[in-house]
Amino acid sequence: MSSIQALPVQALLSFLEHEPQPAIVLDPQYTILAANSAYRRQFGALEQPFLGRKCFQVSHGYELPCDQAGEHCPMKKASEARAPDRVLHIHHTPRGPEHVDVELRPILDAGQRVIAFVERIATVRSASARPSAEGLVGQGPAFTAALAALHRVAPAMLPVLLLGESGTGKELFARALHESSPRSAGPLVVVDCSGLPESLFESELFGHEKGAFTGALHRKPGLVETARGGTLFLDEIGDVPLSMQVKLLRLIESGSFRRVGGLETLQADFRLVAATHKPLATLVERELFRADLYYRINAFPIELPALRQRREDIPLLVQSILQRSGGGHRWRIQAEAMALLQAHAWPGNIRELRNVLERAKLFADDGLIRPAALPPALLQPAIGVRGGLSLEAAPDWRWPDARLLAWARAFPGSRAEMARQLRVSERSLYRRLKALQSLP
Ligand SMILES: Nc1ncnc2c1ncn2[C@@H]1O[C@H](COP(=O)(O)OP(=O)(O)OP(=O)(O)O)[C@@H](O)[C@H]1O
Repeated sequence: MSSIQALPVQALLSFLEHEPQPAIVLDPQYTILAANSAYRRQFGALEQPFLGRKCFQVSHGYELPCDQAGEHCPMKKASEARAPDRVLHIHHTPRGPEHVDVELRPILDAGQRVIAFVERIATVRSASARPSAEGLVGQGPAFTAALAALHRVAPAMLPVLLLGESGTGKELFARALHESSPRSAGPLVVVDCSGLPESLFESELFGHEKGAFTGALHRKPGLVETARGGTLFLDEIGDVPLSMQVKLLRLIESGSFRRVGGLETLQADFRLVAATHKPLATLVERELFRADLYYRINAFPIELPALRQRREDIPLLVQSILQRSGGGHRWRIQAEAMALLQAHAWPGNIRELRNVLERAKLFADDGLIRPAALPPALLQPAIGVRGGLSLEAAPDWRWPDARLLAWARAFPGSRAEMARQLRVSERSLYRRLKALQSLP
């Protein structure tokens, strides 16, 4: 019989008890059978006992297993493959939501049937799922997918390419990647490639010897040398001139370089992280970016979502940004103003959001940010194409309430026209809007 009775749960627990990492034992029906003390310390709450409850209820507050609630469930994969599986999840803890790395190992009986699972949970410290005064914040699916990729690649030496529009947090991601890597005790050296003129590129990157050129009064180490033992972050790598790309390629391929005016070959020791908002593959096709360099740096690309692709994170980002620049104040924001922020298309992404909030604070004398404190562009309907940028997709009945309400308020036409655009009856639209208007 393939049953948990066959497994000495107590023996397993005593094995897990001394592990520093939180761990639980689950049966194949998702029931939590045991938890070690690290788990009880980190995730336990007196008023919410978890033994005998389902893991998806305790960790996520779901009534269904994660894969039926639109998330990846490691149990299904681990039992099919009879091998461990790992996922990044948001865990509900007594402190609030937290990003955790969950590893599930199946336990097999003599007949190779899965009779239980051991789940180990590691808190992911590189991002916060709650408002935070520093670092990366986010908890929507698009953000979590990028974070999961970061978490996978951080322990390796593989070069990482961060792709995303301006202001999506590429530099913050590079920092988080460095800090979660084994090189975190070393330096993170940021090179803004777009700000480096061609004439300076080589000497800034590789350094120079005394007398290498007019004005080179001393030997100067370059950024590659400064990054020894750490991470070299080449921001806007798509802006590196073709003549310099070949030098970068040589550095990456050989792992060595020479200072300008020097004869000695020096060994480099850095992990490469590059970023760009440009479509590198297109630049390669147009022969503006070397294909060989592209393949070198593109070993592990991570797409950072634009803010309009992660609107569900806007309230969390807003609260975090207000905390960051609080200056001792506790800023609050009216629900209607928040709805307008969620409806905007944010071509400048999080940087633009930060600037809008900085401006809004100047108009919020009593500490409460109201719609009137937002720039006029946010108060207008964000429909159609403005300045060549597609600012807003077609309205969608499945939008969250706040977004739909903001859209409806800004809609210039009649209610019948609004219903037509949403492809619902006027009656349904009226009912939903009526319910929403009475919201606080
Ligand atoms: N997930 C995030 N959580 C909190 N703050 C963020 C997040 N992503 C970005 N920011 C903030 O948004 C601003 C822009 O981020 P950053 O400079 O990293 O973007 P970028 O993509 O490197 O921009 P650019 O391409 O223009 O250099 C910064 O103030 C940063 O702190």
